[in-house]
Amino acid sequence: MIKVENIHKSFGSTQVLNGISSCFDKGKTNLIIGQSGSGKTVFLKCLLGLFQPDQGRIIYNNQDYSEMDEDQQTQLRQEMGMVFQGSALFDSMTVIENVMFPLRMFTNLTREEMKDRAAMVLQRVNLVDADNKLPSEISGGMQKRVAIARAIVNQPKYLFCDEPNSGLDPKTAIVIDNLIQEITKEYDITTVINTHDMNSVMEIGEKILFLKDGLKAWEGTNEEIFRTDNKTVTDFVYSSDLFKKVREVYLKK
Ligand SMILES: Nc1ncnc2c1ncn2[C@@H]1O[C@H](COP(=O)(O)OP(=O)(O)OP(=O)(O)O)[C@@H](O)[C@H]1O
Repeated sequence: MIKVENIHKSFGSTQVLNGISSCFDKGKTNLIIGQSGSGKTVFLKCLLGLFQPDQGRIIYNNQDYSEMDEDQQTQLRQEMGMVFQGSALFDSMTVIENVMFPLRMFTNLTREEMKDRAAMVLQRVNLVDADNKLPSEISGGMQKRVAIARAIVNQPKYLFCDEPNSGLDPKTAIVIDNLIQEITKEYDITTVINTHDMNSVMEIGEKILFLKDGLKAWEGTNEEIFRTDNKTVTDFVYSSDLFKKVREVYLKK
């Protein structure tokens, strides 16, 4: 579980996060949505410990980050997996070497043990016969699977995904969303996903935090987002005619 209490973050005179509080449960896919520039990436970087909030607290399974010593912070970082926008694989490494990378960085496993673990997670993300290929030799959807395998290979307690669907066709995007949700439940991970994708919101939004101008404008589940009358949310989520129609159909049920 990650609990965020009243976090603020500014860059110079620009206030980006303006007092956000929320809670992300483990075993759930928690989504952060909001317009471009609303502070989603800065928020995710605060959760990752890459930015230090100016004010407020972030608590990971009852441990306040600001009260951890350096060793505890290092330990916490090793408990985090990250799926970057665009996958961010190492171009010159094969698929299996990419997945082994966090194990080489953070564990004392032998090469054979690392290979076995990497092969196991590649199987879990349903990527077969690609171990020795380079990222350039596989599709975007397959690259995402490699990125997910790399993020979970060290058995993280927390998984952060920045726009995991960017660049994917809608069908592959849903497959990737479902894979992230299945893994979240299977390994009981606290997963936080930044997304622009309304399909993801509908499909896997067990908890949705909607940011606007650095503030929490709304939070709830994908069921609740259909029913909310909060105009800020409906203007954003139902800005497309397609989603307006989906909502109408849902509300008539
Ligand atoms: N390192 C930084 N230094 C200064 N300003 C920054 C920095 N990082 C982000 N910002 C500013 O913070 C604001 C929020 O940016 P952020 O990247 O969090 O938005 P976002 O909601 O993720 O947008 P998008 O959906 O387009 O990725 C922007 O005005 C941005 O210019």
